[in-house]
Amino acid sequence: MAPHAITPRPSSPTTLHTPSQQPITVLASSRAVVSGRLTEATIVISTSTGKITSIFHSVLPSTYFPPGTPYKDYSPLILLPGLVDAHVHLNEPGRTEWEGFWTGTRAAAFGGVTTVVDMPLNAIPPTTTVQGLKEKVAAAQGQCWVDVGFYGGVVPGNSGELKGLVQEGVRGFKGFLIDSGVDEFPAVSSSDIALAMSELKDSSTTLMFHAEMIPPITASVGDDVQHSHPPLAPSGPLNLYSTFLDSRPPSFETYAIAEILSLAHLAPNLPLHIVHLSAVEAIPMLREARAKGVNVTAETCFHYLSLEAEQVREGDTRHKCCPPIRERKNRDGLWDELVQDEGLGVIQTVVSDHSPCTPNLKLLPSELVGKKDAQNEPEAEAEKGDFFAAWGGISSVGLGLSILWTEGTKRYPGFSVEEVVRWCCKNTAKQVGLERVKGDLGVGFDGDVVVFDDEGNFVVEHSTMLFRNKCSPYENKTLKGVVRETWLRGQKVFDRENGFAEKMGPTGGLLLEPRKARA
Ligand SMILES: NC(=O)NC(NC(N)=O)C(=O)[O-]
Ligand SMILES: [Zn+2]
Ligand SMILES: [Zn+2]
Repeated sequence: MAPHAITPRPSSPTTLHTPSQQPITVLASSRAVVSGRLTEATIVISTSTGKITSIFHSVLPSTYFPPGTPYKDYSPLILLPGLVDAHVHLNEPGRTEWEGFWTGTRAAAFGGVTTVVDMPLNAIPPTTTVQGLKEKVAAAQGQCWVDVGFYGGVVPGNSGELKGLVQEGVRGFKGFLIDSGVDEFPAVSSSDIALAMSELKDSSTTLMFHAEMIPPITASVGDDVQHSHPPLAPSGPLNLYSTFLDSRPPSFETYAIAEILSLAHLAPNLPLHIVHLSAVEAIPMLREARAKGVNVTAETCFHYLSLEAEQVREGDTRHKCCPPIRERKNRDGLWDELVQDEGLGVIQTVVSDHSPCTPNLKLLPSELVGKKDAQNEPEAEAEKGDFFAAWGGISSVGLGLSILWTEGTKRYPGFSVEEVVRWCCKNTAKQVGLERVKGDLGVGFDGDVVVFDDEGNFVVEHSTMLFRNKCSPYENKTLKGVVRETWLRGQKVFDRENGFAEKMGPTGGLLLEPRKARA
């Protein structure tokens, strides 16, 4: 059977023999996810441009290509597009001891993530001004093992910076409707949101929200409603996860989302996005809004799909994040929404929300601290295991592919890696305006390829957590699915056997080309 070439347009046939002056590298397998479908494939990447130049729907022999062409048939391992993790906190400059570009992007490459998009807070300065973005970019230069994009922040008083940030190439914006945890990134009010929407209404960008908000009924003082405790305050022992969970109920999320949706008419063409959706209670209102034509999507995170409140041990603050990990039933509901056909669901993307800190800020009790971390034990004995005092954020960049594969295959017989590609590659790329270059194996796309062993297993331990601080709720868990190799724009940057391409050094690019006009 003649090999069938996939070309961008049927009218432009792919030349089967790439001219020898164009250096190429060839990756083939009996299983590859191409244009969202599992198929046999031979992928040809130009090593000068880093782009995929042709794809054949069969495994061609090496003899098909000019002598000396680098070629490998990986069958039966699966070739996937590199993951695009659209929610990562790389806290450099300013809090590099929490996470930096070098360590964060190596952890990403280890797990098949070839693009990360950096959140606008936790570095100092935050990315709320063009100057702040410039400092981020300067700090990132020469340090990135995968490609890195940047979000801008929406905070009170910075509406005059937003268009400038769009021009400088931010992939989108995030604002908080509740305290962010860091002083330099205050929450916005409804009028700040309205201002941001009117500034950005015609820009090619995405406006995203940390959608938790204290409903006014519980915030008001002196009304008829009796409240046993003020919002966010603990109503029980501080080291019980249930106390923390009770302090951030689903109504915080539904209230915030209702507020955002009530303002959506101010920017009808601007894509809106809810980051790290946890509460299933918010799904119906988002569904209804979408049915009415509101351009809103949501993401959820690996942790909401794999961890559950009932299992969090006393004092195990590694599980603290905001919004919180909820009960098993909630987790099941998120999966139900996610697996809807053809991306019809409200939740279209899954991201890490990798938001680390130094282990001392997690206030982990000594019995939960690994021996190797003993030197990082917190000084404040009394605060150990306090879910309210501990930093909120979960470390998992680079573990997501294996987490979803482990969970998905446990839940659904016949669970396909195509689904993971939809949520973590194609749709995340679209969310940040990279759908023409990232998130798919196709002609003209960047040659970002993951060699995935879907049968392998590994234990999450110090040697497999490459982020800076080895403190994660996944520690000691066994995950199914191992990334054997990660390729970035036609070059192998990571290999599970031999490690990183240290001689070549970091080749990640900074994705600062402004987003193209919306279709
Ligand atoms: N300051 C933070 O990093 N916050 C993050 N923390 C979480 N998710 O617990 C977030 O994205 O909101
Ligand atoms: Zn957030
Ligand atoms: Zn975050």
